[in-house]
Amino acid sequence: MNEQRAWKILIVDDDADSRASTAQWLRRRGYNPVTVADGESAIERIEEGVAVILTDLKMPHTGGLELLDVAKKKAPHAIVIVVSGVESVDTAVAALKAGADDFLPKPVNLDELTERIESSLRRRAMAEQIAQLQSQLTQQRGLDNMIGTSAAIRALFEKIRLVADTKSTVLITGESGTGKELVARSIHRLSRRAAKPLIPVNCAALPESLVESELFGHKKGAFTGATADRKGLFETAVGGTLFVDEIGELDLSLQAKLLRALENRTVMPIGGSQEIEVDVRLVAATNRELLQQVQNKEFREDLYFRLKVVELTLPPLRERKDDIPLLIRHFIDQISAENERPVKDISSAALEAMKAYKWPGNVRELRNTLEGIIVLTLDEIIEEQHLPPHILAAESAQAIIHPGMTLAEIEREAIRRTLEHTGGHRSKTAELLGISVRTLQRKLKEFDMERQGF
Ligand SMILES: Nc1ncnc2c1ncn2[C@@H]1O[C@H](COP(=O)(O)OP(=O)(O)OP(=O)(O)O)[C@@H](O)[C@H]1O
Repeated sequence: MNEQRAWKILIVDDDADSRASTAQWLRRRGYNPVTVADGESAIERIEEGVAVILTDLKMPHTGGLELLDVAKKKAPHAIVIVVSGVESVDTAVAALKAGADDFLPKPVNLDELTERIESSLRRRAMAEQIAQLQSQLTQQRGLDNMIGTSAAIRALFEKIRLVADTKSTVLITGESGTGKELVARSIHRLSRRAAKPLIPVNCAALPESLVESELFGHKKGAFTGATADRKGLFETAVGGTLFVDEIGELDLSLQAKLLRALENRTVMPIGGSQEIEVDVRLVAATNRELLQQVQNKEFREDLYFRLKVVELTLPPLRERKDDIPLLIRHFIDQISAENERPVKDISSAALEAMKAYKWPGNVRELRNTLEGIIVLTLDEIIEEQHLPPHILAAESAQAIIHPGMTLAEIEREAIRRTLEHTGGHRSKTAELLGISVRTLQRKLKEFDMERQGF
């Protein structure tokens, strides 16, 4: 407790004797007491790194409750212990409700006071530790179910937090399987709209003819088959968020209609005659180059600029390999639990192979690959032999060549691997490498490989 003993304690008491004796007592116990006679003077000193405020409740002018109020704002980490006589028990209760940490009746028993100070400090230290652990955990887990610790993904989490509670339309870009839908869900869940629905619509999954009526609704008789009025997804999402996935697939006439809906905050159902007001936040996603589509006149420029006010880009998994171990761990736990499989971990060799692979299908491919492995095994650890051949092949290709190698090293490695492959057969090796046996022998000598048993 030595560390705590140096802590500053602000004693606020209009009784000079009681002030002095409390201060002397605490000083003897190694604390650093500072005394003031009234609330105003206390407020002046409150930001001087005070650990504990010990205050009388009844004081002329600024009373203990007002001081508590200021302390909560200006020194939120300080512990506030209020002291009051029996006649003001009600006020003491009010102080505790207003956030005071503890209460002591007058006359103050100084042993009791020391004990309360120490236990409050211990509680505070514990709370701080817990908060720190929690923040470490959320940092690791990221947002919702989004996992990632790479600098790129942490920067993205930060942007999601910033943008979530605004009204802005958000455009999420990134290759397929990078987690765009998860980002849309996080934005919704962190927004004030969280209690209302998030309605996803995938423009690529619906036939073009249906997208319009899905989004904007239709009136009975608007077209063959429209046997009743039908609400569109915009209306269903009122108060919430509409997530338009693959927006690059939307045809030009619907892009115009969508832009109008965004600008006017109204929609017109097919066959309808009256605009309907819709308070909806739009989050759109695409894995296509929208700008390229704009240049090709496939996507409206005005809609593009309306959408990209806030653009969040998800980097491909191959550009944030630091996330791979954490994602693997997360998916192993998830998939093993879902399928009642014993898989608990991955060997470091298998992990290296997974990191070397390029993951063109990004996180989705990683998850699917792990699922394929986990459901087919009764082992506890995923080893290299469990991995599909294309992933192992990527590792061996990468093992031969990596940036920083000299040409000589690359040659040597190619010879070594080919010799291994042919079981040391020199003429076959030379043939595979496209060189003569004489050249191979010269190179073996040059690279000092003969002595090493090649
Ligand atoms: N950071 C992440 N943490 C955990 N799971 C993730 C993460 N990113 C993606 N996933 C998982 O990967 C899969 C694909 O993610 P999602 O559907 O969000 O990708 P997408 O970019 O919207 O793909 P598409 O463009 O094909 O629609 C989902 O199962 C999702 O849960």
